[in-house]
Amino acid sequence: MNCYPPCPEPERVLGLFAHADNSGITTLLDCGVTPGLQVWKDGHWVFVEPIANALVVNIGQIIEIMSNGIYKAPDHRAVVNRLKERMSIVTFCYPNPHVDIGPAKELTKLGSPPLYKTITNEEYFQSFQSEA
Ligand SMILES: O=C(O)CCC(=O)C(=O)O
Ligand SMILES: [Fe+2]
Repeated sequence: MNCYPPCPEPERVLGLFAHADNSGITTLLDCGVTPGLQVWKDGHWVFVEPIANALVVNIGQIIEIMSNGIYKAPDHRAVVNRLKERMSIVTFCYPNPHVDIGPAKELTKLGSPPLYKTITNEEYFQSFQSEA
């Protein structure tokens, strides 16, 4: 669960820095009507307006890799509101840790070159630790 308290100077603060999720798929439930989630689209940050009782389904980097780039993991961030608190509930879905992470064979055997190398689950998560 993420909680973004009100902030008197929202233009100077980010609730959550810009990133793409390292999951397969992420679902996000906005717990109210205050917008905060933004997605990078066509060179701009665009608000994802909360819709009552709806989940935002976000593609993560594992699906981007497994789909050989057909599905993109979008960059997104969360901004804070001057007056209102915002909460979101996020669920990250990952494949079985015994599964290697790479483009699906069904896609590359048809002649499309693999755009990503295949690595183990452990190597995948280690790559995020060494970035920090
Ligand atoms: O709370 C939000 O709107 C974004 C959360 C998010 O992107 C994350 O937890 O990865
Ligand atoms: Fe995220």
